[in-house]
Amino acid sequence: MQAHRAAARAAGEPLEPLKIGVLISGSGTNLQALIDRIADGSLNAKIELVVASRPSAKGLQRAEAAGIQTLTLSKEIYADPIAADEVIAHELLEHGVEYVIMAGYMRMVHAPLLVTFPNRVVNLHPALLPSFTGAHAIADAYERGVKVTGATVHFANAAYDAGPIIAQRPLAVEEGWDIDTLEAHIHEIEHELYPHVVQLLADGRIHVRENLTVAVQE
Ligand SMILES: Nc1nc2c(c(=O)[nH]1)N[C@@H](CN(C=O)c1ccc(C(=O)N[C@@H](CCC(=O)O)C(=O)O)cc1)CN2
Ligand SMILES: NCC(=O)N[C@@H]1O[C@H](COP(=O)([O-])[O-])[C@@H](O)[C@H]1O
Repeated sequence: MQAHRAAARAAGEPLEPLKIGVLISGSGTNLQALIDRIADGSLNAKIELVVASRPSAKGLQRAEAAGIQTLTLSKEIYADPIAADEVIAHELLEHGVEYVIMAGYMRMVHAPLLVTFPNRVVNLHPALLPSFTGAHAIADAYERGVKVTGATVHFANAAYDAGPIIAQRPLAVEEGWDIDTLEAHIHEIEHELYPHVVQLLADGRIHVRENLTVAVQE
């Protein structure tokens, strides 16, 4: 997929918008950043489907306001996580999705998604991996008293937060910040970093090497 886009770019051919599916569980501010960058013409992508792991995800309202189709899963379906991912993978394929963009999606993704979308499931993490993995990275970093933190975008593999790193942005933590201030600054860099990485994917500028590190042609 990336090679095809890289070749088209090199040949000076216009690139089709990258068709993405966005997986959420919460407020959806990163989804909103993608919506806004697409709307202002600075991101060559189309959000074909938003999948929410819970009906309470506020990001659903953002998707509906932008006229984007949504799929909402209840916690019952996750009792069988493989079956849940089979449903999600089927719907994403039905909608022509090329890349799966996780933005605050708080469920593990399994083989039905990882095999259907090899090196095409992407995740955003609010720390500089491999530091501070898990669902509570910001709180853990704050409590540790870190002086530098940041955000990471990586491909997902079968484990949490362990896939090939695509991009990172550092953030210097200032004296006197409370955890809410730290979180707000992390979100600020995420809202710039994630759309930037999706544009790199749209341009075919990302290549996963044999050793599972990532080459990025900025
Ligand atoms: N196969 C993968 N699935 C997911 C990945 C991944 O890297 N590989 N990333 C996560 C997102 N994530 C960090 O970026 C993350 C989300 C949740 C957890 C976690 O420990 N979850 C708890 C439940 C937490 C809750 O429901 O509040 C758990 O699974 O017990 C860790 C990391 C998305 N999926
Ligand atoms: N381990 C995964 C994780 O913590 N992801 C984090 O969830 C937030 C989602 O915010 P949003 O719903 O406002 O986009 C983001 O900060 C993202 O890095």
